[in-house]
Amino acid sequence: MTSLLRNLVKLQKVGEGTYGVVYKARNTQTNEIVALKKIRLEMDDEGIPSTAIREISILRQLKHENIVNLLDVVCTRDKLYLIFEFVDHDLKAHMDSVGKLDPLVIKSYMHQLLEGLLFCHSRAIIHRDLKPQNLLINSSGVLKLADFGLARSFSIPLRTYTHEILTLWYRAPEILLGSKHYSLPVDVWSAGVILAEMMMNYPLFPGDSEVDQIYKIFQAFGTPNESNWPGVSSLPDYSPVFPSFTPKTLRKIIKERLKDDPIDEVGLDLVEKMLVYDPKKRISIKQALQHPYFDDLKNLNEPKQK
Ligand SMILES: Nc1ncnc2c1ncn2[C@@H]1O[C@H](COP(=O)(O)OP(=O)(O)OP(=O)(O)O)[C@@H](O)[C@H]1O
Ligand SMILES: [Mg+2]
Repeated sequence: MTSLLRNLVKLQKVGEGTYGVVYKARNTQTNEIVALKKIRLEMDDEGIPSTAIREISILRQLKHENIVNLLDVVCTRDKLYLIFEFVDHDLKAHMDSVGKLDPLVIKSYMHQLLEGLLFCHSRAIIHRDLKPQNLLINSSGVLKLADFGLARSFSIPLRTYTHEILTLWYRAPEILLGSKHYSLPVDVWSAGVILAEMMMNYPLFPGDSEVDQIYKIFQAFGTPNESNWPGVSSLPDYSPVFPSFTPKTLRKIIKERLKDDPIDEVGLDLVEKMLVYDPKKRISIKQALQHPYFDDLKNLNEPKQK
């Protein structure tokens, strides 16, 4: 197994994330360019938990155009190496460099994001950590989801291994309130936050701590209660003394950012359906893909910039 690693020459470091470092690398045998993700795990003397290895191996079977292909998993005594297909850009860097995206490009990215999610959700695999850094885009405009299922195998810490604070901006309220039984709707929430960000060219809920994050959401939608979210008051981190915020509404937040630019009403409607407090009432991926927002993509012949 480790022989594959010997064939890889690191070209440059491309980034650092929750679990380790990512390098661009070349396979000297095939000349293939790959992304090498080195994961350093906190572990006991037993080495890397075999459940994690088993779960990661399942991810090798996730083959879809909108999922970053996991080519190989190499395990040494104290490190885990994941070898992925290399994809040129991530959505965060892309938005930082080109500024506001064309509305049709946003639509295409969102559609591809949902297609990738549908594929994984139908196999009961949740992403749990969707964010623009985990959406990779190649030069043909194909969007691919990275790091699917990693959060399940390793659990999401609050800080990276270099102690940088991880972004909480895309995290669903049920996770922020400590729910242990969250499910597929957490990815719908994250995708909705990402859609709003692409529309505004500005993050929707840029919280700088867990409390700030949850209060930013409360400011938009009002403090949740048993009537709009049955069961919320039983979640571990719910507090009966949360300040009572009056909802500001999503429309108002987006409108303020857009200034004089017109608001995409159909797009806003989809975002509103994705950002519903009660996970049970949140739109499903399948329903979201049927939303009229995507109608004009269907009207173009094979529009997905493939
Ligand atoms: N397959 C890939 N091809 C090209 N670049 C990649 C690939 N995977 C990751 N990257 C780049 O490396 C950066 C760091 O990746 P990494 O996944 O470690 O961190 P992250 O995405 O910021 O956070 P997280 O660890 O929570 O996913 C990404 O933001 C992306 O730019
Ligand atoms: Mg990542």
